[in-house]
Amino acid sequence: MTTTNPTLADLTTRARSTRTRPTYGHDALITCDRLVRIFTTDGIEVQALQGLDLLVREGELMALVGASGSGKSTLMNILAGLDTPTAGAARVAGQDLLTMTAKDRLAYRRTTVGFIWQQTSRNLLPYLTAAQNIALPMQLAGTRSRTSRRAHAERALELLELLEIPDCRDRRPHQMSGGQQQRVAIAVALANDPAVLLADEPTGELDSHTAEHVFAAFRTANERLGTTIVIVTHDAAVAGEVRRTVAIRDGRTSTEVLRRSEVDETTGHETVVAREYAMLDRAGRLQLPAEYTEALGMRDRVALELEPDHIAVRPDDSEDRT
Ligand SMILES: Nc1ncnc2c1ncn2[C@@H]1O[C@H](COP(=O)(O)OP(=O)(O)OP(=O)(O)O)[C@@H](O)[C@H]1O
Repeated sequence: MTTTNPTLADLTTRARSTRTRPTYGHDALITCDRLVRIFTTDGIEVQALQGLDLLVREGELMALVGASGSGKSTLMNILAGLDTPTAGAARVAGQDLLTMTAKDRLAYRRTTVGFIWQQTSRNLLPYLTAAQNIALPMQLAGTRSRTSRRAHAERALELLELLEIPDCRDRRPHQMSGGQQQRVAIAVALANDPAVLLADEPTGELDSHTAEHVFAAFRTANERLGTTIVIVTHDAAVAGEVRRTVAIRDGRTSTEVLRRSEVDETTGHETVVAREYAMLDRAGRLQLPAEYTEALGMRDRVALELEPDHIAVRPDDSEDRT
């Protein structure tokens, strides 16, 4: 290979192209860039997030899945503004989650994101009615005048109607079913019209039929209000209902399943086609699914070949293989 010294004109062109190249995630609503979160307890370090990359576009409804301990809740707590990463970058709706002041963080939690927890009891105040629970975040974010109180009550009813639970307006949490409580929790989270709804196992305590109703409420919020929604779930039914499911493994995004509808031209039948992708990070790192590498006995070192339209990855067949 011959190398030539670049001319000044080459360097100028290169510098200009670097400057004009869009930054990673410039058009995403949520950008996680090499996110790291290390917890230290009793001198032992746990790397909960190990350089996680994730982009979520405005208007998406997506699911995050992964084994217990893979880092899902850690990521959600960071995106919710409840925890700060050790390193890397995280931006949501134009706000930098690492450099935010305490005051910005509070405003962020009140107006930019809405959060729904798995435990129904954690989402609502037990001594307030559904309408009062929904009005509370509006009161905390704004004024408490008589006109605003009327506006808050109207907005509460509007949200309860949208999520098909207007009957719950004057009921306290113990007078509602688990599914109704979670739908009210979604209304509470939507009260200040956030850009993003984050939900950590929102259907974890519910039976599958009730879970379907709760998931339908998320879909309504996404379709009717345009809210971007990220749901952490173990529920295969929920994960199978969204267009995009991202899997987290060992603190990194590993694979992604995209689903799209296809209509058969002759029969008119609509089927959902799902395809799995692996994530390639900017350093060129790729995490191969364990079942693929195990099936071919791949470990430590693999052979790579660049083909015209793909890269072949084969088990190590070198002579000094041990
Ligand atoms: N506050 C903390 N202090 C110490 N270690 C923590 C803390 N929070 C999480 N971890 C550790 O970080 C790793 C990731 O945990 P995390 O709760 O994010 O996983 P998860 O994917 O949400 O799991 P699950 O599905 O069981 O909720 C685990 O090893 C966990 O023990």
